[in-house]
Amino acid sequence: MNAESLHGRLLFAIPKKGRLHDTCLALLAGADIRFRRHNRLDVCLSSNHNLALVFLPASDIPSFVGKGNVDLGITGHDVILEAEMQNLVEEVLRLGFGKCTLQVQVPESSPYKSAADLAGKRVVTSFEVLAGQYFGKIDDQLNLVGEDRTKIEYVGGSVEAACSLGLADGIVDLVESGETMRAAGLHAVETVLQTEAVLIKSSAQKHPDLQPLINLITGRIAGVVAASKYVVCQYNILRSKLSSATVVTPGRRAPTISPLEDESWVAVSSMVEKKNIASIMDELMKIGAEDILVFNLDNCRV
Ligand SMILES: Nc1ncnc2c1ncn2[C@@H]1O[C@H](COP(=O)(O)OP(=O)(O)OP(=O)(O)O)[C@@H](O)[C@H]1O
Ligand SMILES: O=P(O)(O)OC[C@H]1O[C@H](OP(=O)(O)OP(=O)(O)O)[C@H](O)[C@@H]1O
Repeated sequence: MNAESLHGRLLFAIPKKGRLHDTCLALLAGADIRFRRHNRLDVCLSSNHNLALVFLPASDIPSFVGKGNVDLGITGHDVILEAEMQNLVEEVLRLGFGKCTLQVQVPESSPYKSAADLAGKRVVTSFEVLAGQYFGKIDDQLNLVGEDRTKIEYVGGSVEAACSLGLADGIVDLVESGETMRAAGLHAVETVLQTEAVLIKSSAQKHPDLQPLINLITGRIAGVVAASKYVVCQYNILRSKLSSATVVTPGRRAPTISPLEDESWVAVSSMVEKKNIASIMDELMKIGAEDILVFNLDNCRV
């Protein structure tokens, strides 16, 4: 592939490995963005859209998008702040995956109970900008200067090992399930920020002619994200109990209500958030709903 073949195409950056990679590939498939990646090549042309995918480390994507080298990208909100690119990129869409929390952690046995207790000590992290800003504020509040300020040290990975290796008094690292933290004998004392994967575009759009394609891709990805968030819940209920049931399943706009052959009953169909479905079914059962069915969505536009 040469530079010529990229000319005029929208460039879309995708994390080439790591925690976000697989879900990004599933999103591309759901949005029907087709491509073939030859021999792990990092740039490949889409066969059905005027775009090329660029596979990059998640941490490099904010600056590529912010500087306008690529037009669209998917990365973590945390990574954008760490790259200090929040003014140069626009977060177009939250994607609902890659959710985790950046936390200040100390050994379980440590006497330190808060981030302020760690002020002036050694903190190891892969997020030196965010950790630096967080502890910088604490140091300022405590009027710590020079050598007395918190020492932030960067490591590229396995941050959780730093305390047991004697490199750090505390760390700042991402937590999702908490398994890594617990396995390393650590616990969280404070949260620096919450993050999830986001679709981003450059704030200073270099190629305004590509905006219609950006809108199309954004709409399709939003549809796939919504489809993963919602299910359709369908049930039968006595007409006399309909008003109580539709309080439980109000739908996004309104529930669909269809008559049944038996005129005292109706069928209700409604979109509900997947995370709430178990308790919604419990409520519906209590009200007297019968034949409750739940359907996953493959895709949608809502
Ligand atoms: N445990 C996790 N759960 C959910 N999202 C995560 C988790 N760890 C990281 N992320 C998200 O994914 C982004 C990339 O993290 P990841 O550790 O995959 O980085 P990487 O350096 O590209 O990959 P690798 O660790 O394989 O070198 C993070 O900045 C964060 O937004
Ligand atoms: O709370 P948990 O579910 O255990 O997830 C948190 C871990 O996931 C990430 O690391 P990853 O496994 O991606 O490896 P890394 O240390 O190489 O970044 C993060 O840096 C934590 O170490």
